[in-house]
Amino acid sequence: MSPIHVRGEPGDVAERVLLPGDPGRAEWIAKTFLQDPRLYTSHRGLLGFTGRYRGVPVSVQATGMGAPSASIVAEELVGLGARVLLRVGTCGAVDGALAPGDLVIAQGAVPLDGATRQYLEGRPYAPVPDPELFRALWAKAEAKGYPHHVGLVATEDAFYATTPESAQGWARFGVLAFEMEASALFLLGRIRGVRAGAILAVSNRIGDPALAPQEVLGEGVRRMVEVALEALLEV
Ligand SMILES: O=P(O)(O)O[C@H]1O[C@H](CO)[C@@H](O)[C@H]1O
Ligand SMILES: O=c1cc[nH]c(=O)[nH]1
Repeated sequence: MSPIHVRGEPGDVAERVLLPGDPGRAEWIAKTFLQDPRLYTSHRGLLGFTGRYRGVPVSVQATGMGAPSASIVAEELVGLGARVLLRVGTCGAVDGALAPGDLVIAQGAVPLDGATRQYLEGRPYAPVPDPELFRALWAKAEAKGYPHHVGLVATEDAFYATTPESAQGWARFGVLAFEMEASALFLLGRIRGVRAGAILAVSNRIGDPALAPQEVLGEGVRRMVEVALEALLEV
């Protein structure tokens, strides 16, 4: 029986799954990088495809925006047999060293979101990625020579509530960038016994909704997906 939201059947989803927030990015990844991509769900616009990368089965599943949606998708993917959940997202830079299109490999995600808080029932916690997946992402980004940064991100709920001033407060504690799904994915990886990780491309600066120029962001996203797919094959 298919889950409520990700309308796939057992066997539709590969063990290794890339998780973009944006369904358009899911479709682009599937059609650009995977051999024989097949759509297994489009319910609620959360597109999911399965194909092969270098002969290995890989799925790409949109999570939608925010940890509530991403946590539903992740839970259902695990029920469908996923064992590696790798977010391929965009982020807003806080740290001045991050340039548009640069890659950010999350070493941990400060859980400012409500979904993670609900799972934790209020406990303080440090959501971190699977160490092997994290190491593979870092090594592949380094090997390809793509500009990348390794460190903390913050997972927020309210995109427009975060100001440059409030974000700078987090920068003092090592937060490089803000995004909206990683903390819940890292926590679910831990409690459901699957590997989770996140690699991001810088799309904007916090407080400035102007996106990076399309050619810059597009190249960053292409690099992110290349690194992510190569890292997926290592775990
Ligand atoms: O580009 P995606 O993967 O959606 O990631 C970021 O973009 C959305 C906000 O614009 C949020 O989902 C945030 O985490
Ligand atoms: O949460 C996010 C994601 C991308 N860009 C932002 O400014 N914030």
